Amino acid sequence: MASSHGATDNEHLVQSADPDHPANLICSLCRKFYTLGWVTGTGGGTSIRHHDHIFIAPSGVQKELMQPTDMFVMDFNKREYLRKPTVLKPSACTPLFLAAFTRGAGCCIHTHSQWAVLVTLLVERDFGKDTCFEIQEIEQIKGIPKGRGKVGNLGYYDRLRVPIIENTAHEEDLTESLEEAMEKYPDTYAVLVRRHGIYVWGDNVHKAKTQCESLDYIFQLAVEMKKLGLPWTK
Ligand SMILES: CSCCC(=O)C(=O)COP(=O)(O)O
Ligand SMILES: [Zn+2]
Repeated sequence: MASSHGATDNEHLVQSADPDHPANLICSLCRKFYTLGWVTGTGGGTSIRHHDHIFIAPSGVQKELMQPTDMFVMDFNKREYLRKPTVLKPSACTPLFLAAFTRGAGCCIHTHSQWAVLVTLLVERDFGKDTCFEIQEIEQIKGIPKGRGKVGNLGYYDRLRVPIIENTAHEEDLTESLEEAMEKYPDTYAVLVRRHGIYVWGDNVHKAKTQCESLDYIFQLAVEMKKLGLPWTK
């Protein structure tokens, strides 16, 4: 059955009075992220896994104006859409979000933050080698977990490493190199995309959001440190 919105059935999957329902959360998070410059001009986005349901925003829309009924819902195991608003396409970031969910994430955030983009421009590409942003002895590093399956967060004297992959003409073509970076850096909860932005994931929405905030803070600081000629590592 089609609704006035142009959606197929299963509207009940995205309609709830609970502000913590994934369809409501994606909309409220993206409104917040818009004010931070993370999802402006339709770029960036957020996806949430709730049990075996993946909630995905539409592609090419103003992310701060989305409504819960705009959301796609995918069955994670079957990789089939349970809900597909007919007038919209699912986010081009979907295969990248799925890569994070396959590794146990409950939420994945993609931002086009200028701090993330600038950091990728300040780390030289070393052909034939992995490229990665590294920083240490910054208090906010404590906002980042040690790694999947490890207890607790990084300590002040630990080194934060965030791999950087090269951008591609189409978002979905980033999937292979994102997955490679996830394999090479099994402790990472984020991958930077040169000249594009960052993917950050977490065990749940709260962790993905606070990790993304910590990283953005660190990237801004790193850019300012570089301008002052201060080193990122000892
Ligand atoms: C100006 S946005 C270009 C596409 C992009 O990088 C992005 O993150 C948005 O993709 P979506 O399909 O979710 O709109
Ligand atoms: Zn993007």
